Amino acid sequence: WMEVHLQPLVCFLRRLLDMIQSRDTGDIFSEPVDLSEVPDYSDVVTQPMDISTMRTKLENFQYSNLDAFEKDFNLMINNCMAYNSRDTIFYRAAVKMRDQGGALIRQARRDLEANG
Ligand SMILES: CCOC(=O)c1ccc2c(c1)NC(=O)[C@@H](C)N2
Repeated sequence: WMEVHLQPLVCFLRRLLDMIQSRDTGDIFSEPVDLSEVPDYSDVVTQPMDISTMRTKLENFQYSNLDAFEKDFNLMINNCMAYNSRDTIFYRAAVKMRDQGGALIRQARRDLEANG
């Protein structure tokens, strides 16, 4: 039952995540932060999130609506802005992704409203 009813949402979110990923030109959000490369990351970030994890969650029907998807997107952005200081490439990439990805999510919500 869930697969049938959530499959359209899965397709919709898959396309949205593809568009969000295309904005990650530095490819810094695509995979989990490597904790062996960034040993103190877990001191600051208690719930890591990245695009590949969001993709796995959506394929496993773990997002029942756009709000749940947006919650993980915001977690990913906020983690980056918490760990990296303002004058870093990472922080500035998070600001850009917050703005550009946020606009894509806002348009997606309008599309869902229109299509029901
Ligand atoms: C090979 C080492 O990679 C990194 O240090 C690194 C690689 C990717 C990262 C990151 C760090 N920090 C971040 O906040 C998230 C957004 N992305």
